Amino acid sequence: MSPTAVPTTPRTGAVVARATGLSKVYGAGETRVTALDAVDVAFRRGEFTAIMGPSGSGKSTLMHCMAGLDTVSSGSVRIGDTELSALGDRQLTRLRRDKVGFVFQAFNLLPTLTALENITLPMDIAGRRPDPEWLQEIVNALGLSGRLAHRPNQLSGGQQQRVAVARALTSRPEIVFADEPTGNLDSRAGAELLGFLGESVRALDQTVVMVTHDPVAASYADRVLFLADGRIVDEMPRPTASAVLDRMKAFEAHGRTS
Ligand SMILES: Nc1ncnc2c1ncn2[C@@H]1O[C@H](COP(=O)(O)OP(=O)(O)OP(=O)(O)O)[C@@H](O)[C@H]1O
Repeated sequence: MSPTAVPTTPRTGAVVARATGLSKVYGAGETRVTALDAVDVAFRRGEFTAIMGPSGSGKSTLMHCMAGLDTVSSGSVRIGDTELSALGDRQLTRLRRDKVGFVFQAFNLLPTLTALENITLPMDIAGRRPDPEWLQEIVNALGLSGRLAHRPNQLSGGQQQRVAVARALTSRPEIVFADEPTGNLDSRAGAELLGFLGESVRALDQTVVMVTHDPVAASYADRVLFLADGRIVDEMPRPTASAVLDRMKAFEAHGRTS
């Protein structure tokens, strides 16, 4: 299916991040790889998007370019009104700190700090004070209120990952990028975490973009974008795990996997 023929979900929230004609090429000559090939995509406020696709299809590259962690070869990436390619290193660092939240597979919590200190650390570093009401809302939504004085090694894996989600949300970022956030969790803790991510989108009007290989994880999203060979080849609104699995099998049957 050509990208222009992709069906779109009716959406109403403002666009908070957009890529237009985004290409990313690594290397040159024989080692040249086109990781992203003229991708057009928009992410709206209050929307939870999962990105799926075979290994090497460009999922991480798309996320890194959208988040200002990697430069683009051509095309445009905007977060809010800001064109990322127009920014210098210091401005990019500030934009990532103020406008983008990250949740990685490894929780990246500091072991000597309490849960609360971990949650507020990025804002402390930035010299900003978290909005106490917002912080309380996040902590309640994530079921962490009884755990704030604990250090990471006193928390379960699921609780640690919830602290990582709270940390990503505390500065009220424009957009949260999550890279396989349930990869290190058992299925119950994973389901809980995905429920909280969904809750942050619906109850707190956040915007979440999640890379995953797991059809069950993808089914928590409002829509799934499928990448193959650096292009968005399909989009599924209101996904179910079995529909996502069927779509992945169909791609494999068409020889689209690497
Ligand atoms: N730093 C790099 N240098 C050279 N090639 C790279 C680099 N990063 C990624 N690539 C290549 O770009 C393509 C897309 O990689 P990317 O990591 O975005 O895929 P992915 O869909 O996230 O894969 P996976 O599911 O395995 O994590 C791959 O062919 C990869 O080998």
